[in-house]
Amino acid sequence: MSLERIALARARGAIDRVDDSLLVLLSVRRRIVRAVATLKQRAGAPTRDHGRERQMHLRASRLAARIDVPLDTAAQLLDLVIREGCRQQGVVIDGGVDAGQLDLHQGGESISSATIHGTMTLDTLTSNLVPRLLRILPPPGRVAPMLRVLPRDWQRRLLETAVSSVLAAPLEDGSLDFMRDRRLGIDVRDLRLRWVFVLRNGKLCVTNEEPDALVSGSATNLLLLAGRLEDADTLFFQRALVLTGDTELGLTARNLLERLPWDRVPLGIRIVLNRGARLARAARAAHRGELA
Ligand SMILES: O=C(O)C(=O)C[C@]1(C(=O)O)C=C[C@@H](O)C=C1
Repeated sequence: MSLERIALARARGAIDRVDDSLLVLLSVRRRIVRAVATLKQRAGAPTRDHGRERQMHLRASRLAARIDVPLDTAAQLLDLVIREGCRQQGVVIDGGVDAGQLDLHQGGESISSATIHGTMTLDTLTSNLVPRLLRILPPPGRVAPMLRVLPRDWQRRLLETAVSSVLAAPLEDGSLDFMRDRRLGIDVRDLRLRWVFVLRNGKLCVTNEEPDALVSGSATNLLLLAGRLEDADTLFFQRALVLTGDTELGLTARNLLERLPWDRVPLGIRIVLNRGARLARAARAAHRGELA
């Protein structure tokens, strides 16, 4: 195959991933519209809101102008998604038929307006809403196509910066030296992402080489470990995390993580890891129906 053909196939693969992401985003949007529909019904707000639609078009046209998307294309895209948002709520724009009914029956759930306006207390309202809103978050497997759209080089740079600032203290005091020229991999199974780290010239870098040791687990479990909401022993014991390859290297890395002076990790990163881990754990529980 000629180089041009290979480049063409690659570029088409990239287009496919962008299109997958558009569909994943549409699915997220549909979930949010479902929640908005419930909230509007409870607040007694009308289903169709022309003011809001105008505002959305205005925002979209401003953004489109900045990022070099033709204005009419942006307007058509917005029309399409708003039409879908209306259809979900029983308002058919083109046919002019306003069924006036909310489509809240997805997944076998249904909320009657009697329950909404009558007996619902603030507590039951929030306890029903929280799992519903959490279920809006797509499960990691559905986020994967979006993440893969990020060029590999950006992922690498982002990771190297984040990991180097989390591990700044051991990098400085030499306790990370056991990683010198040793490759430790992290495999995020449900995101189908794998990164291999190596310590070279005093810096932690992402490499394409095969790992000497590999820790694999789901995005949520790895985040729980990184955010310190779960300890490594528990996760390995439950086989939520699995270590393969050079066990000594993996265990030394685990011990280092455990001894890491958490208060020397930049506050912003601690907050992001901790909140991210809590959110991922709550979303996982909501998807499994544990919070419903
Ligand atoms: O924001 C709302 O009120 C919605 O119902 C969502 C939405 C949309 O799809 O974006 C749909 C219908 C409204 O006319 C405006 C916006």
